[in-house]
Amino acid sequence: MANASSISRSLRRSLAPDDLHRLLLQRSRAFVTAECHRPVVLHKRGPDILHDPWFNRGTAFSMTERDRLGLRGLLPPSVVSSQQQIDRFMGDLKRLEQNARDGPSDTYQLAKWRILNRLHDRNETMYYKVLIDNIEEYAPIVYTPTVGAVCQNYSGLFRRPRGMYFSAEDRGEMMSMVYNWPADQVDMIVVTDGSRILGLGDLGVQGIGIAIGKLDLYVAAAGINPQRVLPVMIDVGTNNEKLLKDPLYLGLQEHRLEGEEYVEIIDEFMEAVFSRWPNVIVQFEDFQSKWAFRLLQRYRKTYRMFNDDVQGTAGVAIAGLLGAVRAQGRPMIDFPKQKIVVAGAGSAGIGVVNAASRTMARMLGNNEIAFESARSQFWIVDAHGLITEERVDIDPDARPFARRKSELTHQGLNEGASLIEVVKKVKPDVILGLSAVGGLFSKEVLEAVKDSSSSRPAIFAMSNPTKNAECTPEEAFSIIGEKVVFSSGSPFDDVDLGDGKIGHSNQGNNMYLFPGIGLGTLLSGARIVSDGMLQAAAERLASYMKEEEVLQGIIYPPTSRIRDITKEVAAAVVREAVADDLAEGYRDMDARELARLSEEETVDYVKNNMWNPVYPTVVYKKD
Ligand SMILES: NC(=O)C1=CN([C@@H]2O[C@H](COP(=O)(O)OP(=O)(O)OC[C@H]3O[C@@H](n4cnc5c(N)ncnc54)[C@H](O)[C@@H]3O)[C@@H](O)[C@H]2O)C=CC1
Ligand SMILES: CC(=O)C(=O)O
Ligand SMILES: [Mg+2]
Repeated sequence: MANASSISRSLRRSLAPDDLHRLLLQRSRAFVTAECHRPVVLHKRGPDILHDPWFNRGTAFSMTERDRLGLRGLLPPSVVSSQQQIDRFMGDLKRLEQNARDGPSDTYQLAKWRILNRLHDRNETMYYKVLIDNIEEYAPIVYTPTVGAVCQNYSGLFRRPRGMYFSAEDRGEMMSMVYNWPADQVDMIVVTDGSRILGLGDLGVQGIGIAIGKLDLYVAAAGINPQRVLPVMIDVGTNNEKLLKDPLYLGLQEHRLEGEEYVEIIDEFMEAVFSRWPNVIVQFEDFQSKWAFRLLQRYRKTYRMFNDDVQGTAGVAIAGLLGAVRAQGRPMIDFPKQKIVVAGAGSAGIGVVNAASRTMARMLGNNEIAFESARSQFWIVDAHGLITEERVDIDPDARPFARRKSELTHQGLNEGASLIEVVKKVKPDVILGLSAVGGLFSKEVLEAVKDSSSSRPAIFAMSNPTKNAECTPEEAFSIIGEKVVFSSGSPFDDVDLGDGKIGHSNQGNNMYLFPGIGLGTLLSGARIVSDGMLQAAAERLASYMKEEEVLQGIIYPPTSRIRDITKEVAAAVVREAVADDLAEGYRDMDARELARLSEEETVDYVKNNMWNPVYPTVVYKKD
């Protein structure tokens, strides 16, 4: 009724009370309508709008509004109505209520994630302080396993955007879109196309959660400044039929782009980010295998990039495999004698076999005979069984490791032999799972491992999240016995073996390497991420564990030491980049200065360049 005063006193006096009331109502309605149509003048653009609860309308901003307000690329591509936003919120709320009634399923973990995420939205310094100080408790929330559930429920959990979204609709626009990001300096990008999130398959645009989780570890473990990290989702559609039909899904509801069209989009993205931030490092994460390998080959010689699933996982596995050799009371140099059965021939499995066989070959003299000998220590089993030369349509990335026909007769194995047959015949020292199949290391398989030729067989159940682990530590220790060395991708508790003995449950996850690889690359100013730098990272992780620890079956450090191990790994990467003549320096530290640093000084240099969560002094300056 704000316009009531516009009715003159004489008119008021001449009208009956009901008529006056009706007139006042009419006038006030007209006033409200006029107000609604009057434009709201904003004195801000881009992320400032999204972070202002007064003006933010999130995914309900239309495409023209996104263009007008510098928001293009800062929101998932789908535009939704305000009613859809409410539906999504209510659906999520109901689902949580439902789960709560059904018992303590994932709800508590997701609830913790929500609370942490809200803190992340409000106050980054405090968020990272909480994370760093309680990393053992919260890494499983911001990272695997809970981040998997977050990605699966992302369209429902979505409140505020974080990171950038490039979609198939943005072709030709990316070079300008990158300027919608507010930071002039970006050190680390983690990018995914959502096609294989952990072991959960194609989650489309919802996969942005994994890029966010990985960058949380970059800040917490590697001390990368949180203002200089950028999670990126490249939405080229999804082949997940459930998401394609879900009215609340936030991504493009069309099948994935394939072939050259797909490659052109990734090319455009790479050109755009390196054009605005020439010194950025791009970590590729959770791309389906066919693209993981192809894109790695395409970019690794020209851009500062690496693929975490192929290269980070390989380094962590090598460190663990070397630890398993030491746990047997043998020197690392005995590694080439280990017989290793790998279940899973995707980006992770093949990445591990490639790098581990190269490590063996180096130990054997690095010649053709050494490579052949190293190759023959691996047996790869995928969804179709043992991979041999006789495989029809063999994946070119697996071909070098296919078992030879001549070896098969000798071992009594055939193309497609089952995992259990292979384990029974080979009697491996190690079985390593990167299959994404929970429970694959069944009772029968673990029973067969008891006949291993090793005094301390090792089980690596590396698939994520928890439900995809090939077996649990309880299963491994109870079936094989207390001598087993156990490691899993997602965290499990240690096992009480009775009589005061503990069965150690190691977490074999690439989180022990990727933060140090990124930080070492940044601080060395290396133009590419070389095999030598990756190898140095893996070796440093392997040597980090003390003799008495590995003899107890502790082959990876606890998460509480992740910041320390990351600093050491980064220093090893810096030194290798210098030795390889790839380092170009960072800020005041040029390549020559870097080369002069001793081992200890390099570690100090890394430590001094790690961001810490303390409030800085703030001053105001007018534009
Ligand atoms: N612990 C860690 O640091 C990491 C773990 N991973 C995990 O590894 C898993 C696989 O990742 P990618 O290789 O990228 O996936 P992918 O989907 O490309 O490969 C899966 C492979 O497993 C095989 N497979 C499926 N069923 C099988 C069965 N019954 N027996 C044997 N093999 C079978 C498939 O044929 C395929 O070769 C995921 O769960 C992922 O979370 C991936 C990277 C790092
Ligand atoms: C850990 C990781 O990178 C994965 O499971 O894909
Ligand atoms: Mg991954």
